[in-house]
This record gives sequence, C-alpha cells and structure tokens, in this order.
Amino acid sequence: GLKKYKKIHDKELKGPFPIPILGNLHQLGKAPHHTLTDMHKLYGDIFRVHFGDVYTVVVSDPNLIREMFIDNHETFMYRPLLPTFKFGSGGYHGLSLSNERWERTRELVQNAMKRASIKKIYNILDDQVYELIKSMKVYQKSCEPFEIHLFAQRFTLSIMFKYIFDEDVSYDEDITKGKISGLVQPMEDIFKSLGSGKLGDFITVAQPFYYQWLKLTDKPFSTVNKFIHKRYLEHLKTIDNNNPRDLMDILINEFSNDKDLIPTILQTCLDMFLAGNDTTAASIIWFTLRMQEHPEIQMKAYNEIKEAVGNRDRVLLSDRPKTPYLNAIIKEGLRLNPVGPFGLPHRSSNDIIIGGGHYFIPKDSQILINYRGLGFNEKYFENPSQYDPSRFLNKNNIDPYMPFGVGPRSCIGQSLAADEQYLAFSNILLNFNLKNIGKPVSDHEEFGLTLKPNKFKVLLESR
Ligand code: HEM
Repeated sequence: GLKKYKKIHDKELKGPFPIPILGNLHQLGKAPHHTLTDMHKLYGDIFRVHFGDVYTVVVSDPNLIREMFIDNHETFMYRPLLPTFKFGSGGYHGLSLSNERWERTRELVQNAMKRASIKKIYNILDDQVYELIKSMKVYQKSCEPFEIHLFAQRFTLSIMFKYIFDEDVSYDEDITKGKISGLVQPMEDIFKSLGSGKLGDFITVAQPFYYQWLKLTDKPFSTVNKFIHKRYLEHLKTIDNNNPRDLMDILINEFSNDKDLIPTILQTCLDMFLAGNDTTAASIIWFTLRMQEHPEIQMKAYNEIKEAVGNRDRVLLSDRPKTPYLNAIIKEGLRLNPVGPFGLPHRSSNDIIIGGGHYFIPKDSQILINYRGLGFNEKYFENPSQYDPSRFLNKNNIDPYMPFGVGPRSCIGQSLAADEQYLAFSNILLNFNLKNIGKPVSDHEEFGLTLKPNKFKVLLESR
C-alpha cells in the first residue's frame, strides 16, 4: 500500500502511475508480455509495475540480468510465494519454488541429472525421436494434414516419464485417451492459471477468499498430485537402494529417512514433470509453425543436415557441430517466441542498487525477466519481429541470448531441453518437408505460463 505513492529512493525505478488496490494490473491486458515489452520502450530496460500490492521489477537487458542473477545471486536467489503456487504445492516446495531447502535439493537433482544423462538419457531420447518420426510417417503416407501439438507433448512426456519414474508410455496407446491424456489437460489448466496472474495472487486483501475459491475450483492440481503420490508408493515397495532406477529413487534415497522431507520428494518430481514437458513441447510446436512458413529456411537447414549425416538415416547429438544453421534455428525460435514469457519470478531479499548506481530495487520486490522484451530489445536484435535464424550466425548475437535464465538458479533442464530440441528438429527435417496447407497459419498465442500457438496443421512430404 504505502510504497505505491511515496517516493522511496532517489534512484527509484520509473514506471506507470498506479491506481488504488490494482496498482497497474488493469493495464496488463490479455497479453502481458506484449504490454510490458511496450513499457520497456517508455521506461527503459528496467522499470517497476505494481501488481496489486506486489512491487514488481521487470528487466529486459542482458547485462543487468547478469548483474542481478550472477553477480548478486545471494540477493536474488529466492522466489516470492504466490498463493497459486502455495496452494498448488499443498504448502510444500520442491525445487523450483523452494526457498529454505533449495540449495540442497538443487545440488541433488543436478547430480542425479548428470549421472542419468551419461548412462541413460541418450538412449531414451533416441528411442523417443524414433517413435515421433514413426508416428509422423503415418500422416505422410496417408497425405493427411498433421497436427503436431499432442505428438510434441507425447514426445516430451515420454522422456520425462522414463526419466523421473522409469516408466514407459506405450506407443500403441491412443494419445487422446489413457494416462497421458489424463495428465495433459490438467497440466494445461495449471499452466494457464499460473500464468494468467490471477488478481488474488497480487492483492493481499483478497487472499483469504481467494484460497477458498482455489480449493473449490482447482481440481487439476489434485489430479496431478494424486498421480505422483501413487508412483511414490509403488517406488517405495520396489526400490533397490543400491541401484536407483530414476530420479524418484534418487530422491527417496536421499530424503526419505526424514519424514518431514517426503513432501520435498513428491514436489520435486512434480516440479520436474511440470517444468520439463510443456516448455520443450511448445518449442517443437513453434518450430513446426516457422518451418511451414519459411520454406527457404527449411531447405537450407535440410541441406545442411543431409550433408552432415551422409548415408545415415538418423541425426545424432554428435552431429551438432556440423549444423550451425540448425543450431541458429533453435536459438531464433526461443528468441522470437520465448516459451516461458517471464520464466519463474525471483524475489529480492534486501535493498540493492544496480546498474552502476542507477537503479534502486527495494527488499521483497518480485523480479521478472521479460524474455520477450529481451528478445525484442533493439539494442541487440535488429528487426526483432522478423524470423531470421542467420542473425545467430553472427557471434555478437549469442551474448544476449539467455532463454533459460542465468546464474545458479537458471533452468536445471537446459541441456536436456537443448538435446531434445536438437534431435526432434533435425530428425523431423531429415525425414519430412513441412508444407503449408494452403492458407496462412496464425501465430497467435494465448497467454499462460508457457506460450504456444493455437492448433494448426501442416502437410508432411517425404524427403
Ligand atoms: C525449451 C525448454 C525450456 C525453457 C525455455 C526453460 C526455461 C526456464 C526458465 C527461464 C527458468 C527460470 C530460471 C530462473 O528462475 O532464473 C526455468 C527453471 C526451471 N526449469 Fe526450465 N526450461 C525449459 C525446459 C526444462 C526442462 C526439460 C526441465 C526438466 C528436465 C526444466 C526444469 C526446470 C526447473 C526444475 C526449474 C527451476 C529451477 C530452480 O528453481 O532452481 N526446464 N526454466
């Protein structure tokens, strides 16, 4: 309340004038990532908005982002606790939202990922890419227009299932039924609700009512929570402490002798599951959209891949150094359409001045990186609304590219995500020519925690 109208510091951030209670929430509109990007033009690379009672700092400059999340990690490492998150996690926190136990959990998951990635992940990825291409071939052969959305989700879900629960998803399973579909919809609902900045998250006075409302309406969280809990009980029965099969086993080994830590196990599995699916799937969907839109770019990438693999019928991760143009396509996709428009929020745990003495950030601010604002920052990216992978062939442009955040709290799944994208994109291009179905495809997206285009179809031609 108070802070909204009083001058708080000589170097306080600029920003739009707030109204009572809502602050600036009423100005955000249906596409906050666009609105806030416009505000960067008015107020600069870092500014403040009032999300109800939450003093929020929005930043879109790579140097400031590094100064905050690398140089001043201690100040910015924690997350704010928003009611949607609090409720969704049943009051417990795994990796992505935790504060007090974050360092230990992070280290553990990071080690688990390192170990798993050497032995197993590569095989999992290889199998799943094969399955993806196989199911696309059915559409190619029948000349039926192909909609990538569910297939992209099945691809990432199968990888995460195997990785977290050591569980296979049957490929004969109809993806519109069965265990995947039962999760896809609740997960989409969760992402929509988390991303939409519900008023109750930001307005302190509304919170007690808001909790009641969440309890009554937010079924999807309990569906997903039950799902994880069931797997936990099964794992407890079958675990061999000397041979962890998956991430859940590793977490059980580490945490389960302390009863208070069991929620951390469950919640961390859930976090990885939620963070690892929709993000990567969305990037595959965007890729498909851009390829059918830009046949000349697709052709250039195809020629490069074909040359790299020679007579092989599969692209491997080890081909990556030979495909700079495809590597640039991966970067350009996340620049133009960041799949997590604001990543996850951070919180300042003390007052601090950054930017060479220019910008004062008060304690307990919510900090958002505006990934769209970053990708559209004209200081770094010329003609930002144009899709042009070749901009990343110029080394200078790699520096401001940071779609996974930076510093110790950046995305823990970034190399897995990059591997998944590489293998999916390259093998799709090697096998198919993605063609427009005869009318332009809209790249309109609905705002949520992850951004993907509305459903569309493409034609698959054999290469
Ligand atoms: C293209 C795909 C992806 C993108 C663009 C992405 C982006 C991000 C971003 C921006 C953050 C917030 C970083 C910060 O707070 O500064 C984040 C956090 C996180 N991501 Fe990803 N991510 C992707 C895929 C994945 C995958 C595949 C996994 C799991 C295997 C994953 C797991 C996580 C987790 C657990 C966190 C929270 C880390 C923490 O709080 O310590 N992400 N991601």
